[in-house]
Amino acid sequence: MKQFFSTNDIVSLSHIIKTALECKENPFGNEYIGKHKTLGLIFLNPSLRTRMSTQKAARNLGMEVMVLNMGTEGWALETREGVVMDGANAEHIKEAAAVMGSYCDVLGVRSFPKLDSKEEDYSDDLFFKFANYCKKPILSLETATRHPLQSLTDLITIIEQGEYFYDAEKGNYIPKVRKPKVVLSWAPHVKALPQAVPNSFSEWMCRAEAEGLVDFVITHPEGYELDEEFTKGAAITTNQVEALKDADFVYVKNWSSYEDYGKVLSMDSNWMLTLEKLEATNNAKVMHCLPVRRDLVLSSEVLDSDHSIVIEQAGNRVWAAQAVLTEMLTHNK
Ligand SMILES: NCCC[C@H](NC(=O)CCC(=O)O)C(=O)O
Ligand SMILES: NC(=O)OP(=O)(O)O
Repeated sequence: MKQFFSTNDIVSLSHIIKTALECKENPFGNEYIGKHKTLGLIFLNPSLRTRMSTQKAARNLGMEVMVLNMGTEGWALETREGVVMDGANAEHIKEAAAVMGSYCDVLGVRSFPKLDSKEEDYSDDLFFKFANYCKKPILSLETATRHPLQSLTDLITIIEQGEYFYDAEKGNYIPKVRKPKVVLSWAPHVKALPQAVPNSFSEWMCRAEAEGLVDFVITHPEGYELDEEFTKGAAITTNQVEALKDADFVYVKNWSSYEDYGKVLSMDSNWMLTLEKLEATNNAKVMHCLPVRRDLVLSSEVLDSDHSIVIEQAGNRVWAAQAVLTEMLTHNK
């Protein structure tokens, strides 16, 4: 694997999930495959989980890790071609990425959208320029449009906590009784947040649904429709009560409008998930990528209840990263 950016970079969902769950069983089973290899993690924006879990995963494989908080400690980057650099930006991505590529065997990059221009954000220009100029395998640590390490983690968590068996002959996970119902439920927030997490979650769940692993429903207020590219095959409704009925997993997330790009159209607190709303579900497990604002995005009573699996979910970030790094170190053609 030379790039991990979207579900398209994965040949088999079941195969990568199996690799991740094997890493969880036996974290040091491949502790030498990364020996004398260096992972560079470049952050243009804040991070707790991605930063720590990816470092831990790399170290479990014997890799060295270097972290650069480019957004606060690096030179300000110019990404445009052919401009006279007489403004605030001191270094061009051409040199910066090429130099980091010469120090590292694998690179990871995090950059959030600016939420000003849909066209600019959705081109994921920084990630692809970085990939082009560093000339090394590259993984997304979350870009403007997607957060694949998070979504892979989310799918691993659903497979782990749902009831599946692994058919070794076919190389597939199969639901034991029935496919769990997974609901992505929009939640209120005071700030305009990216669509990367819900886009990516939806993209991975739509593929999981196509492969017979889950039934997937998205619910959000009017005006919060995601880019259709990510929601092909999903059932979409503005009726949260209807969506939550018999749900097995509820994935809570705020995002800003895609249509009215980057705008907060609603702060309706009725969309916040409560214990009362969960009564209509099949004793659903509640997920969130974190960080989460208590009693704004998700009620404390839910976060502190047995419904919440957010800590287990965040713990699985290590195994998702370790599975992806294992693929990059072993099949890097
Ligand atoms: N990496 C995980 C999520 C990152 C981001 N959350 C945030 O920016 C939260 C900011 C705040 O609550 O102030 C998002 O939703 O896309
Ligand atoms: N969920 C997630 O990506 O968290 P961080 O932003 O803290 O890395």
